[in-house]
Amino acid sequence: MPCPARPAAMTSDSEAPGRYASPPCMAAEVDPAYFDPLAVDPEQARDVVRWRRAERSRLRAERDALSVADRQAAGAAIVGHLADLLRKSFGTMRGRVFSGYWPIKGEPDLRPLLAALDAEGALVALPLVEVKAAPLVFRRWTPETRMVRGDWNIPVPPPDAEAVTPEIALAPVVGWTAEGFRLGYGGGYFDRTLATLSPRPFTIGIGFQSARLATIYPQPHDIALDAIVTEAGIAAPPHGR
Ligand SMILES: Nc1nc2c(c(=O)[nH]1)N(C=O)[C@@H](CNc1ccc(C(=O)N[C@@H](CCC(=O)O)C(=O)O)cc1)CN2
Ligand SMILES: Nc1ncnc2c1ncn2[C@@H]1O[C@H](COP(=O)(O)OP(=O)(O)OP(=O)(O)O)[C@@H](O)[C@H]1O
Repeated sequence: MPCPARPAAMTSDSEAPGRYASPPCMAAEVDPAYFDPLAVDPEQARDVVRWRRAERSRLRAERDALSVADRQAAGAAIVGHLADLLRKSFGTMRGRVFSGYWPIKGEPDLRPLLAALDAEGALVALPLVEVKAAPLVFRRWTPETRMVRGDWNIPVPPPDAEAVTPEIALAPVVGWTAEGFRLGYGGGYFDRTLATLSPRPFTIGIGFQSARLATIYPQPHDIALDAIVTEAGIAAPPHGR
């Protein structure tokens, strides 16, 4: 975080520059009037949590109500748009570590693309919750992998599958915004993961067009994705990476 400007109260003539007992970054402790522009009003933060909970359940009910045919058609359309985006942004996928997801709870099924990427020579991986409230772990997957039951009953590669770090990662969304913000299931797993990875993978949100929100009321922990792909196409453009 950048060092805030020194409050005016600390720059009197009697104190020569560079002779403070604490460095300027400790100004918040020195001057009780110091205002932290990144601090969140706890009452507002609680309202956002409540609002997100309601939006998640509304969007999930809407998604559950889609017909099997509509869901399959959307999945196939997303596979097409995503394959185009990958081709344009990365050329060949051979040798690249690509994290997908195993569909749960009405998420678009992109498994045919995962198999195609594996056949092309990409190293395909899937995300796992191995430790609660910690970053996700990514483990290698191929069409031959015998899946086991992971956290939340999500099928995952077995514990002896190689752990890898993705260069490109899909993030299934419950809701999304045109700025690339994502509403997930509420565990904060993708934000936590993206916050720890350096370089950050090129992250592509995957969801239904109807799950678009005007805003998610972004909080300091929310990290915007690089692109959002829905059955209608690339909804949020890559941020020039
Ligand atoms: N297909 C798929 N796989 C994925 C994800 C995903 O979104 N989709 N994830 C993306 O992150 C991770 C799993 N995400 C999870 C998110 C929340 C909880 C969870 O325990 N939820 C609580 C209640 C959450 C709530 O308040 O609704 C629970 O069910 O008790 C578990 C896993 C990794 N794998
Ligand atoms: N980088 C982080 N470090 C610590 N906690 C975090 C971080 N990111 C998110 N969280 C926690 O996770 C909680 C849920 O976050 P959020 O509402 O953004 O979840 P989500 O993106 O919908 O969930 P998910 O990614 O699991 O699908 C936040 O209230 C916050 O406490």
